[in-house]
Amino acid sequence: MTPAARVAAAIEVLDAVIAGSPAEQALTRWARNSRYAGSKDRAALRDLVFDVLRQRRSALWCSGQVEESGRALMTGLLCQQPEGLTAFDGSRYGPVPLTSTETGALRDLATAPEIIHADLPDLLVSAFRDALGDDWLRTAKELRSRAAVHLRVNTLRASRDEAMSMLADEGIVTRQLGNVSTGLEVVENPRRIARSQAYSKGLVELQDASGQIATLAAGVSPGDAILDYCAGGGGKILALAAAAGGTGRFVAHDVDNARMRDLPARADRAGISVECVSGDAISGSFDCVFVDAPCSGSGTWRRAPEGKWLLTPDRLAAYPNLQLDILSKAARHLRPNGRLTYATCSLLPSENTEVVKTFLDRYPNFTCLNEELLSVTAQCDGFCFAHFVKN
Ligand SMILES: C[S@@+](CC[C@H](N)C(=O)[O-])C[C@H]1O[C@@H](n2cnc3c(N)ncnc32)[C@H](O)[C@@H]1O
Repeated sequence: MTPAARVAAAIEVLDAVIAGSPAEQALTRWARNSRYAGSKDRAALRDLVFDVLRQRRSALWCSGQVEESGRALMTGLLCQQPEGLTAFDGSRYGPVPLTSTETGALRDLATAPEIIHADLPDLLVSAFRDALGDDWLRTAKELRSRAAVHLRVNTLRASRDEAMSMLADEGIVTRQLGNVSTGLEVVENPRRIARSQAYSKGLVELQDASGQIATLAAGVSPGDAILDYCAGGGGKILALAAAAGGTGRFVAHDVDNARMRDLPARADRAGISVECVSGDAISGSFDCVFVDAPCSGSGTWRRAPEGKWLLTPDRLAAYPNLQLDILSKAARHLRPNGRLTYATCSLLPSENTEVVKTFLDRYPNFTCLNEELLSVTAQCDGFCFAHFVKN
């Protein structure tokens, strides 16, 4: 596909997203109907669509249009890039050329008000200001750019140097993450990872630095019984099991069994035995219970940018009660003197420190050992975790 044809495809996918389709579904549907597109085309299309979703508000502002459309958003994104608008060249599969009205409406982002640079809906501008003070705009701007690709080295399979060397043999260049002992940042050929030997043999897993920091900080030891109460795809339980040296009992639980679909294969690759359970089927008690709770996701909108546009005041207000309920249920599975971790990828105190405080008020037999908020940086997603001990 030509660059112009990719832009036309992105406009089509964005129109579907504006009409209410989740972006991943719209991309999959487009790929199914466009068999001529190769893997590079699909990847380039995905990048274009997600670039727009990270910068949805500023792209519309730059387009000068009032009403959102795929064409307005793509125009607003591309007009900020040198030669970006050359895609509107009238070629066979490209978008039709810009009209003089469209060209005349374009605006330079440098002249936009501060709020446009934040690329957040109004609801979140005030929440970010309240939560982050002077750091709110820097954080919001950081969430407008693509996230780095991070790997966690599975220390049960290899050292960090061995994993780097195996990846390099396949052309995947990495560098060590300074802030986490198991972490690598991929600097060349990230799209080769899923098919690489290092990945299929379980030497590395995709995991952001913040998730690695939180699991390493949980302080697990060999032989521990560990419960990951909101396991999802299982990234946390695999990291916790590796931190425990692979020996102990490792249980993954999720209210939605389907979320753990890929976990058995991931655990096999990693050389870790994980029990997957759902509903009330958790048996025994645990030295460590890890709660990676559902949340607004505000620390990870670089990776999942749709979330920031879909959040409503009602949904935001409902999270703390849900989080508290989950944390309380998870805590019942802890042994005396066991450690409980509460984690979210949210930056908002309502989902973090306020949940911790209410939990402690309700359960005086727990002590909070520490609470840490990781801010959004080039090297790290936003994440918050608190450790409790059961007295
Ligand atoms: C932030 S995600 C977990 C991500 C996962 N730990 C990982 O590392 O990939 C939150 C998970 O909590 C699950 N969840 C939601 N409500 C729950 C509940 N009441 N009990 C247990 N899990 C729940 C969701 O299905 C979702 O998989």
